[in-house]
Amino acid sequence: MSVKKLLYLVLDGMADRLDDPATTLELAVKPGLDYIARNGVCGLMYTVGKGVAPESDEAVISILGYNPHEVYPGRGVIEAVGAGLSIREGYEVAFRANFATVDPKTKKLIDRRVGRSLSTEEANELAKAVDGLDLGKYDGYARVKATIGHRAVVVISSDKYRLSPYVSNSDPAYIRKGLLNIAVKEFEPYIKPVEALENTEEAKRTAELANIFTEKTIEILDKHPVNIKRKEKGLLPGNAILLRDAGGTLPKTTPLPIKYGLKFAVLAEMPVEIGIGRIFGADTIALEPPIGDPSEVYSVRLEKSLEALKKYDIVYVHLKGPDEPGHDGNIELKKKRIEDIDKYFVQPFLEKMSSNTAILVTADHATPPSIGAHTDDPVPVAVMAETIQPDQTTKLTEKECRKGKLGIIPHGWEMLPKIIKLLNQHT
Ligand SMILES: O=C(O)[C@@H](CO)OP(=O)(O)O
Repeated sequence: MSVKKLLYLVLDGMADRLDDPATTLELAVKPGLDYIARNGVCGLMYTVGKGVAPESDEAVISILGYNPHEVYPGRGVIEAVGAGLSIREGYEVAFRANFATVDPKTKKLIDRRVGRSLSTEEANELAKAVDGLDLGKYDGYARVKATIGHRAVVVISSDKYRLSPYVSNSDPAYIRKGLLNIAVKEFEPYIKPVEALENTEEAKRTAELANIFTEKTIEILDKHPVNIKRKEKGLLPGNAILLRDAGGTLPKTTPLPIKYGLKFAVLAEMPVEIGIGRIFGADTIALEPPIGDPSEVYSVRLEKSLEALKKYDIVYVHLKGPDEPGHDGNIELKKKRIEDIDKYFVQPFLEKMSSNTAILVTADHATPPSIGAHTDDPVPVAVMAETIQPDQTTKLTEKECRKGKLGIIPHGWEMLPKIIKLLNQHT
């Protein structure tokens, strides 16, 4: 039987450090994922490259087969597209944003995510208060759209003056390295001034407008009724907006269906992966945020994936689950998120998958609870199909997959073409 379909499953932040004494994957009870590793071929993959602790967006672009150093448009643009916003190239710069908690006087960062306690409704209220904000210079103004939880998109705009995305982040947890943004483990807990990264009027203007935005929004949000109520209830106020990963233009790339000559669907929960699916030309199905009973959350994802496999050749499914507890240093919750995905998505998928279907499972990056941020550790990769002879790997863990037949894949963008070739070889 030849392989006609591929389910490409990515668990966000699933991996830990290769040298962690006991990784979450080793502790998790995951018979489904281990079955794939045992009956498939495995390896380890640096999703962008050795030494790069990638953000999800550049990592996902890479494991879809594109070199992010060449096509990366900046997470701001990606999240804007994911949130349904259009960007006027040259006159607008989009940032990924976080509602955060600061000391309004010292700008000291108390919590980069308002303690993950902001409801989407509250975030929408706060966004509305600063959407359309007049920045008082260069005919500048801001567009603000809340997305999920603490996340938002901010677009700095001008109707008369040209702007540039070559500016730094005010969010100290990520720094720009060339086109990419790198997660940092330790940082000074203060909002950073946005600076021009090129010596042009456009970049300097954009940096100045971003800093005006930061100042004005702290003033407005700190006294917003939503935050007054939150403070009365002893909750952290979402009284600041952190900016990162500026972008201004959409990349010109070969769309996924053309690149692989296959019908390609992306199923994703977060604006960033939804944006990537749209920008890179896949049919994109936005999933509701993974909130509620895991058995319901993942059975919906399973049904939609099986439905999509009837129509598309490759169905890429991105599940956020393990990443957040990784950021929060909560290994127990990260283990449970992996076990829930295994129990309510992977195992039933394995029971239902038809014999002409392969399954590829990996992660976009490591988010080890021992570090609480993305790291540059390689992530496990496993692919199983009726036509592939298993290697000696016995389970899906970092150390086990290191011994697998796929070896160490140095850059994520090499992986998918390699897997498709492997599947075609055996058809
Ligand atoms: O959006 C998120 O889930 C994370 C990582 O992508 O970002 P942050 O660390 O700002 O929460």
